[in-house]
Amino acid sequence: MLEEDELRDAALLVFANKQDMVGAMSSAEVSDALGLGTLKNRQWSIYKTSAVKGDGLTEGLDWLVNIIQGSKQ
Ligand SMILES: Nc1nc2c(ncn2[C@@H]2O[C@H](COP(=O)(O)OP(=O)(O)OP(=O)(O)O)[C@@H](O)[C@H]2O)c(=O)[nH]1
Repeated sequence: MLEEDELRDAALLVFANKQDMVGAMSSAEVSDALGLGTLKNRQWSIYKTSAVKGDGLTEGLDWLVNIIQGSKQ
């Protein structure tokens, strides 16, 4: 999907969700599973989140807002 022309310059924010659950994957495990280390010319980041507790969501969205604002300058 990231190969689509319209997404060529898109930043990628990954929420590694359900971190409140035992056995949740680490950021490194998620990155490996998605092959993020192989991405070239793309800004990406992983945030560990718990949607039910609200943890990490704001931080991740703040990262994305900063990226978008930076790309408009
Ligand atoms: N413990 C926990 N449960 C969550 C979290 N986020 C979502 N869930 C629960 O996971 C279930 C599936 O949520 P959906 O929003 O339907 O997500 P989905 O992508 O369709 O399904 P999943 O792949 O299971 O996440 C629901 O019961 C949610 O309440 C979380 O951060 N922690």
